[in-house]
Amino acid sequence: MCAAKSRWHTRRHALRGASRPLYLWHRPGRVPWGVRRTSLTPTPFAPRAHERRPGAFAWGRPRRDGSRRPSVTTRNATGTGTPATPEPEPAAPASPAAVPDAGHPEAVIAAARGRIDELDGRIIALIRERMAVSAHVQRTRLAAGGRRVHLAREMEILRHYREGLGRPGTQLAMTLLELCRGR
Ligand SMILES: O=C(O)C(=O)C[C@]1(C(=O)O)C=C[C@@H](O)C=C1
Repeated sequence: MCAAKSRWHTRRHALRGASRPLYLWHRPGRVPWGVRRTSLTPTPFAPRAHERRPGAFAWGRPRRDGSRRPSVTTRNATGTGTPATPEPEPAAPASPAAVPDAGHPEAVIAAARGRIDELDGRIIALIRERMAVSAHVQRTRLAAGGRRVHLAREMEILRHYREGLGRPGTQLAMTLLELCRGR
């Protein structure tokens, strides 16, 4: 079995018509005696970071109206399944030529990674620019006798990111604010 993955969706079970997938759940190296514990479970578990992205875990058979179970990112605190925040659609690539989708998987992945690196470079440059503008605002406010932190404005920013990116957007905004005004 593949050591890199800690969970597998059992396709055979899914094909037999199970209402949701079973996972072979692996906990590598977590036990002191070094044995992997493995179990097959349909139980929902705490999602990992990559599983909390919008759209993750929309598993299960489609309902009669064609909809699916809401993903973990949209279930509210009471677990009633009512979406808490509408999930934004991921932005489409700027142009199909920028991210080719045909050819050898290695070539497609290498090209897409090049594009991701380029985007990350631009994101970092934008964050640095934001930090400079934010520092300017803070210096101006401090010089006028105000405080470095403006909580009402921070709430606006958190809401903006949450509306744009869903719940993980809040975390991203908090990280940005920390970069801009310190802890
Ligand atoms: O908008 C402001 O008043 C700022 O000082 C900028 C900023 C930000 O980086 O967005 C930084 C600190 C404040 O607590 C709120 C927001």
